[in-house]
Order: sequence, then structure tokens, then C-alpha cells
Amino acid sequence: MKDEVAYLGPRGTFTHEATKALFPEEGFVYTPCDSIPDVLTAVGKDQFSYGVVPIENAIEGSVTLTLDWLIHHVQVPISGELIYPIAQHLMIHPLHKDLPLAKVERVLSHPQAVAQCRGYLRDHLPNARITYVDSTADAARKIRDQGSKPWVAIGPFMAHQLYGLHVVAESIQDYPHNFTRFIVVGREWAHPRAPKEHDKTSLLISLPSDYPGALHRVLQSFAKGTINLSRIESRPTKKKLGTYHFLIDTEIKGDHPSLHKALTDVASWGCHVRQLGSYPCYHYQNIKEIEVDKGSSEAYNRR
Ligand SMILES: O=C(O)C(=O)Cc1ccccc1
Repeated sequence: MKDEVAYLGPRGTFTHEATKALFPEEGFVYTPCDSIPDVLTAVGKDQFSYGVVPIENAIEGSVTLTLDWLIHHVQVPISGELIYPIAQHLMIHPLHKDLPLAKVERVLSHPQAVAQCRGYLRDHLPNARITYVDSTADAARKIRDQGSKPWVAIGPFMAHQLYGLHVVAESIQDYPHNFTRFIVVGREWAHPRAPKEHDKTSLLISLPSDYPGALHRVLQSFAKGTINLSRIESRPTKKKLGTYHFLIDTEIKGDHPSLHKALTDVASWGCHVRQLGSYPCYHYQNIKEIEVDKGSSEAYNRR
């Protein structure tokens, strides 16, 4: 019986690449889902052992859909992380491979991919209409299926191969060193061969409403336990403008006594604490023997 891994599909997404790097063994079946919520919901219903979705990008920041779905809609633990290189390519149906960019009428891609290439699009495709779709490979598939339309997609090198498109321009993201953090959700997991970079515990902390300086006191509790915080981000509670949940990533194992002490302290004076997961973190550089997107590995090597 093979363990099933759901990922943001269709085949050819960056998430597909990351899934192959995270689960390289024969013993897994990869199943593409249409959207990030579909992945997280299906894992939450135990339809899959694992799920893989993007959570943060080096240029555009957090994938807020992932964060909000984890906060408000599902209770699935984060069980792993991979930092993976991203190279965005501009691709077009072969029927239009000689079309001047000025004649392109529409650009399709995932919001994150569009945001990573805003400068390029302003300079080279100022008149094209932006259409957001659920993933980069979904955009490539639509260009294949809408052959006669003068449209382009932004996405991974592998997507142009899978969907028979022509690459108009490679690595069009506005900044070099473009990486995305992908998370594994579901069952406990560790990479079968790669050395982990470090452990991480992600927390969701909600402050008491009537406590001036509460956030400072939370940070003090971590500082007192010499717990390094690698990220802190506020997300709306969606209940009232100006009220937030705080997502805090700590570089410590979830069962470490120092973390237990800090969280006991913050809970004692009215904070609500939810552990989103405690998990090993990996970086692409340590996962050498995995098939990767040509553009991404080239982009990585050009870092
Ligand atoms: O995985 C994909 O291809 C996506 O569409 C999500 C995404 C978009 C941009 C960078 C990383 C992941």
C-alpha cells in the first residue's frame, strides 16, 4: 500500500517539483489537487497521508491563503518544510511563438508568480490583462487548451515541457535568489536521506484584548527562554478590523522544556496558544539527487 501525497497541481507546478524532492522514494503516490484549500481539506479529512503546499516566497512573502486555511478551516499539523529555488519563465502556445510581446493580450498565473514578476510585466507587457488562476501549471495548461488566444503563462520550466509551450523568456522574476518555502502537512515525516537544517515549531498566538503591551510580553517570554524566533506575522482574526492572530516560528523542538515554560507563561495571563506543528526543515541544496525544474536548478546555481 503506497502512501498518498496531495499537492497543489496540476502536474508541472513548483509544488509538484517540491513534492518530488520531499518524497523521492518509490513508495509514494502523488495526487494533484486543484487548489491549496483542496489539499489542506483533503489531508484534514484523512483522504491523504500528506499534503504539500507553498507558504512563503522570498520576493512576495506569505501565501496568505495557506496561512488563513490553516488558521480558520483545518486542523492539520505542519510536519515538514523545504526551501526550494524558483525560476519563473514566460511561456506561449507554439502557434504564437513569434508574436511580439506587445501583441500579447493576457498573462495567466498564480498570484504569487505574477507578484514576483511585476517589474518585468510592467516593462514588457504593460497592456496585457492579468488573469489569476489557481497555480502556475494550471495557467500553462490553459494556454495549451486556448491555443488560438494570444495569451502567455508564467511558471516553471517543467510546465512548458509538459504542456508543449514555447519559452519566450527565462527567469523573469524581478529579484535573484528567488526561493519558496513549502510545507508538508499531515502525518509525522522526515526526509529519507537529506540532512535536516534545523527543527522548527510554528505557533498561533492570540492576545487578550484588554492587555496593553501583550505582544511585547509574549516576545519577552521567548527571549527569557533564549528561544530564537525566525518569523512573526499578524493575520486578521476576520472577526473585527484591527484584531490579529500572530503566527510565530520558533527554532526549537515542540517538546523542549524551554518552549513549554514560555508557552505556559503566555497562557497564564490570557493568551490563547495553538501549536501548528513541530517539524524538521530542509533546504534544496542538501537534496542533490532529486529531479528538479531545469530553470530552478540553473537559477539556484547562478545564486
Ligand atoms: O506551485 C506552483 O506552481 C504554484 O502555482 C504556487 C507557487 C507560485 C509561485 C511560486 C511558488 C509556488
